[in-house]
Amino acid sequence: MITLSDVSKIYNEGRPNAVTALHAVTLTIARGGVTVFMGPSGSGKTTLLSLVGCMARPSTGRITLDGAPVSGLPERFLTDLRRRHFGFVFQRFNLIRGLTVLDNVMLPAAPLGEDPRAVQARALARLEALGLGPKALMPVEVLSGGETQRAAIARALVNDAPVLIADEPTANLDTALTHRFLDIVAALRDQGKTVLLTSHDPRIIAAAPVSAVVEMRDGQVVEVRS
Ligand SMILES: Nc1ncnc2c1ncn2[C@@H]1O[C@H](COP(=O)(O)OP(=O)(O)OP(=O)(O)O)[C@@H](O)[C@H]1O
Repeated sequence: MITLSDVSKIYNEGRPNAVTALHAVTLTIARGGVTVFMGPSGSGKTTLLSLVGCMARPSTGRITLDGAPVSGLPERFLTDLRRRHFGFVFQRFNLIRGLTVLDNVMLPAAPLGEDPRAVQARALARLEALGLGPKALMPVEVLSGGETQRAAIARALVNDAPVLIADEPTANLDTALTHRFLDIVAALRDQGKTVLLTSHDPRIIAAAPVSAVVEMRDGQVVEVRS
């Protein structure tokens, strides 16, 4: 279980351009489920997921992961937790130009010291599952927008982390690929993984594998449906 208690996040705190992105959010996220965060642009969805994924710390409040507080951990523990516990699909994908698709997908495994052949086999399996097998050895800059997004999803899945966090993962995908993504999400849920998504996409919000929908507005959670 992931819990947030009274979590606030203020960017540029104490400066004239301070922004309160999250305001006293208290929320429990079940493990082994698929939770979608929805809400208008700027309502704090990305900020909330970046705090849960240990990419940033809350300004105030407490976050726990399976009962253990994470918000106050020193940076080196946070980094390790982030690598082992979370796979990320960023809104801007953040693939590295000049590297092949396969090398990009293998990248998050590099700091973990695993046998590169095992990592490569897993990376190729993820790419195949997302229809990108034939592009594995191409540089990422030749991919289309939708293909880039799928490569980013494959990269997020490569470490077999227990939690997948994806920010608007289907924004550029057509219906067939959105269904393929949802099949992957359903398979991850069946494996007991936790999936956290932000989405404006009604196809995602209404999809069968989704177990909870959290609606946000102005940095607050206004409704949780499960
Ligand atoms: N690094 C930052 N520095 C300053 N302000 C930020 C930063 N990141 C986000 N914000 C602000 O915090 C608020 C919440 O942003 P956030 O990206 O969490 O919203 P969102 O709901 O994910 O939006 P979108 O749907 O457009 O991605 C916004 O007002 C945004 O401008």
